[in-house]
Amino acid sequence: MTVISLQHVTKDYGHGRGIFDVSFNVEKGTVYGFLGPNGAGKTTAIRHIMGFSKPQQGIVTVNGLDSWTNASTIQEKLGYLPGEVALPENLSGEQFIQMMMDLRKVKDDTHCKKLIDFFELDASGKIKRMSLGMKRKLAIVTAFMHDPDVLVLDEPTSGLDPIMQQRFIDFVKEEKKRGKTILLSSHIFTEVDATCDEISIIKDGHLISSFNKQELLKMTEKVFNLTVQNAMHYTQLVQMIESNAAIHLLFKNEQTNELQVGCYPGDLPQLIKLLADFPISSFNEVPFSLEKHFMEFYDRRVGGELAWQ
Ligand SMILES: Nc1ncnc2c1ncn2[C@@H]1O[C@H](COP(=O)(O)OP(=O)(O)OP(=O)(O)O)[C@@H](O)[C@H]1O
Repeated sequence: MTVISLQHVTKDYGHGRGIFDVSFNVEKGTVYGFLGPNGAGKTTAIRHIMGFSKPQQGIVTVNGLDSWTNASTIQEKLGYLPGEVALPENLSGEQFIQMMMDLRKVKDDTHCKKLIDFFELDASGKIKRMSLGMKRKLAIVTAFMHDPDVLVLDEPTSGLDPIMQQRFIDFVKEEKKRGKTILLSSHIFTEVDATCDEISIIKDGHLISSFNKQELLKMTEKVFNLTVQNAMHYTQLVQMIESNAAIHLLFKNEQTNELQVGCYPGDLPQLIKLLADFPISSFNEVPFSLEKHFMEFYDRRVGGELAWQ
């Protein structure tokens, strides 16, 4: 079931800025990664989903409702964490939480308390005296205190330290397990890699690639580092790999008897069979990197034109 849908959405701010003919669907229970460099159009697309902005062309719906004409219903139901949050500086964190609970008509504070503990939020002091990270945690707690079914997160980990960034990734994974539908915008590959099922890349306002993470993994070459125990077997193994079309020799070092080999997932049994006859002293997989994959993809497609940052 489609929860969030953008169909041919255009918002042209002039001079090539904005979003152009953007289409994608976020299905129920999935985490959708919206990945792109600064200024790519992520916030613009999200503002249309939240009903803050009216598309010049195309249609945006959430749970089948047009986002622009049903903006207040959508804003009430969704959990939205904006990229930049403006908080009332003169209130204490606790006062702000209470105010948001009243506004959202949240009667039971169990979920809110869980979030406060999970993100280690100290809400006792005045907001104006809080660090940037603490303000961000306060924004997180108030955005999700009503335990929404759909979460829209715009660059959610900006301003958080590495430990809290990891905590946020754990939070997204937990929410996914609880059946939530999540749209997460980010310019950080590792964050998207760690959490998302479906990923779209946006650049200069255009969606340039959309894919399913598991499908991508099935189609991507797996890479392994290995060391052979002695020079004689090392030479023999190199020869065998070089004469095998399914296994690719990516790197070799005859001083240390180390090799790097690659093969597609379907050819793994061949690789294992081949290695079984050799004295191998170390063997490990080089983890898949979304960033590396995409840099290579663009090197091949458009001559490395993807200036990310
Ligand atoms: N209201 C506006 N009027 C004019 N130009 C705008 C407006 N809002 C955004 N833009 C421009 O549209 C482009 C896309 O901006 P947007 O904020 O959507 O990017 P983003 O991918 O969210 O970037 P970031 O990661 O830096 O937040 C940018 O060039 C931005 O300057």
